[in-house]
Formats: sequence, structure tokens, C-alpha cells
Amino acid sequence: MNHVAFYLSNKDNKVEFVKRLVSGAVLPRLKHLKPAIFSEETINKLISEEIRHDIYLVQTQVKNSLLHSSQGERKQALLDYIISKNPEYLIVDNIYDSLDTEAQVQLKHNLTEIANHIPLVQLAVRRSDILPFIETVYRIEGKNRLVELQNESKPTDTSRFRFQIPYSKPENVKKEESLVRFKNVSIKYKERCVLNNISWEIKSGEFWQLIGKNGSGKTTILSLITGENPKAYQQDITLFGFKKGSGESIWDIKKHIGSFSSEYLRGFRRLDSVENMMLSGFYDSIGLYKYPNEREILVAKQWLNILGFYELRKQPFLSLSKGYQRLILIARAMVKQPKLLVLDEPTNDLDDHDATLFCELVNKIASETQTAILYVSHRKEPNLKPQFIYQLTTNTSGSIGSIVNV
Ligand SMILES: Nc1ncnc2c1ncn2[C@@H]1O[C@H](COP(=O)(O)OP(=O)(O)OP(=O)(O)O)[C@@H](O)[C@H]1O
Repeated sequence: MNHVAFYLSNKDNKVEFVKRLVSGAVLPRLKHLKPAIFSEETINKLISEEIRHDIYLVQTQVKNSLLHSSQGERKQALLDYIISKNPEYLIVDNIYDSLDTEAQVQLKHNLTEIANHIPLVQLAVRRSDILPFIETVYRIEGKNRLVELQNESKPTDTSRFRFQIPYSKPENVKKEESLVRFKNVSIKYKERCVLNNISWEIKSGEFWQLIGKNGSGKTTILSLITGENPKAYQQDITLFGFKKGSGESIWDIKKHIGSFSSEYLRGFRRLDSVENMMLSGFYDSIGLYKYPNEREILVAKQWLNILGFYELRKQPFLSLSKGYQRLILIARAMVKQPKLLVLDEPTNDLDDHDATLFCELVNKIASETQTAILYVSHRKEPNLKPQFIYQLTTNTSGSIGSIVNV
């Protein structure tokens, strides 16, 4: 069986490429076979069906809908579902994003098994993700030309960000100020305990990574911090000096947090320019719905300069590559000089080159500002250097937390 991988970059139009693959234009030998696609796109489509039409085609092992499941649970459920449909070949895209180490090993094992029976076509943006049994790896040159990948190493674009970050109000942040404090926080969904007695503190200027297996409760912790989870009210949580439930408004909390999640662009179709997208960070919206003032416009321009995107400011945001969109969304989270920057799986879907840029930007924020960073990811980014790691360890009575050595 001949298995093939395509090592793509964020500049390649993946949606178009998948269409051409399925039509047989790229690999004519697969033209008359029935494909199945294992990708984030497929998950997003199924979630849209759940939301818009109340159609629940896929259930996870714990019998949740996709919408209410963790990222890892979604991927496992999707693979089970598509294999049950007996495809004649399988297209797998960015297989390891959002999966914990154990789930990655399991998925690799499952795909190896599937590849004994049907051809597998892998799309990868990280070279290290390419499955070991793949015989041929191509990259795309120009519009559609396939070039077999040799062991060439790509030059990395280092020190791209030349200007200093505009940070005008460090006096507002006290050294060692407590930003987030959880005391014995326990959370249940229905009768299932997800978090068990979590006590944790994040102080100003600190750089944390939150790790834990799929379903261990990382996103739940983030939602307790960002104010999106009503269960926070029954807990002993203090955010930016406000004890939860003490009459603070959501804005009292939100104004201190800049956040980025790789899910932010799900369903985003607006025509906002790059500059407007950057400005929307002042209003916590994705896309600009208000008139910004002069200072806000100035700060947004400074950030565009740092990223080297000033010339692109009038272009539609969605016309940029995924990696560039992501850099803008991270800067967007920073424009209001938040005390805490929350990054949820920020390198999902980023190619090797853009992941390097991303790490450079986050390191720059960590070293030049007083903003504390909370970074959630399964992927080890060797260029990223958090100071502290908080680990959730799953348990039948909910996950417990501990600080592990970096
Ligand atoms: N609104 C909800 N209703 C019911 N169950 C939920 C809800 N939100 C999360 N859960 C469940 O709580 C558990 C923890 O989910 P969470 O998304 O916090 O995990 P995670 O550590 O972020 O996982 P992943 O790494 O896979 O994204 C999961 O089993 C999930 O299915």
C-alpha cells in the first residue's frame, strides 16, 4: 500500500488542496475510491450541525455531544465515526493537534492499523508529525506542483520583531500582585467531577504553562478565569482582587484579560481589515463593532509595526495566512495591556515556520512586559520557555493539580 504525506505550509490553500485531493486531481489512483476526512474542519462542520440543526451524528465515549466535549474527546469520537463508515481511503489532517501524549501514541497506533487496510494520505504542517510508515512526502511548489521532499532544512526567519512593545502603564501592575487565586476549587458537570480541590495562584509577570491529559479540565480552568463559566460563583476564586460573587461585573474581570484560542475563528466570516481586527482587542470582540479613539488607533498601529504588518493593515484579515492571522490575534489580545494573557492551544495548525514566529512573539511579551502569561498546550514548543508548569492529573474524583519542575 502506498501511503503519502503532504508537508504543507500555512501559505498553502488547504481547503482548495483537499478539494483537489478528493476530486482525484492530485493522486489519480484514488479518484474512484470513497474518502473520509479526519480533520478539525470535519469536527467544526459536525459541531455546526449540532448547533444549527440539533443533529448529533457523533457521540464521545462519555456520551457527550461534540460541542460539550474536550478537544481530545472530539478527535477520538470523529475517528471512530468515520471508520465505522468504511471509507476506501483516509485523509488525515494535523493529526496531533490538541491531543495529549498518550492519545497521540494511541492515534498513531490506530492509524498504523488502519493503514494496513486502506491507503492513507496525511497532511502535516509540522515535519515531526509525519507518520513513520509514510513512504513518500511531497511539498507543494507554486500553485499545484508537487515536489518530493528531501532532507532539506528550511531557513528560519528569526528576530523578526524589531520594535519594542508599547507598554505604557506598568505602574498599574504591582510586583507579585495576585491576579488569579483558586482555593479548593471543585467542579462537576452533571454528576461527573472534573476538578478536585484545585488551589493555585498566578502573580503578575509570571509565565505559566497549564498541562494535563485530554479531558483533565484545562479549558474548564480557563473558563473559570475568563468569566465564561457560571460554576465559578459557587467557588473560592479571587480574580484581580475581586472575590468571585462579591458584586464584580464581568467587565471588572475581562478588562484585565487578553485571550487567544485557536477556536476563535470558528465561523468567523466578516470582512474586517487587519487593522480593525487588531483594534477589536480593545472591546473584547472578534472583529470591530465600535469606533475606536485616537489612542487606540495609535497603539494598534504600533503593534502592526512590531509584527511588520503595517503595510498590510487595510487588507482583509481573512486574506492572510493562518500563521499571520494568529500573530495578529495574539497582538489583538495584548493591545489593551492586560494583566493576564491567556493562550489556549495557540500553536494548533501552525506550520514550523509560523510556530517559530509565534514563540518569538510570546517570549518577547514575556520579557518586555509585566503581563502574566497562561499558556495551554499539549505540544512541546522547544523555543518557548515558561517559568512554571501547573499539571492536572486525572482521577476518578476529578483532576488534582500540582506544580511540576520546568
Ligand atoms: N459544558 C459541559 N457539559 C458537560 N461536560 C463538559 C462540559 N464542558 C466540559 N465538559 C467535560 O469536562 C471534562 C473536562 O473538559 P475540558 O475541556 O476542561 O478538558 P481539557 O483538559 O481542556 O481537554 P482537552 O485537552 O481535550 O481540550 C471533559 O470530560 C468534558 O467532556
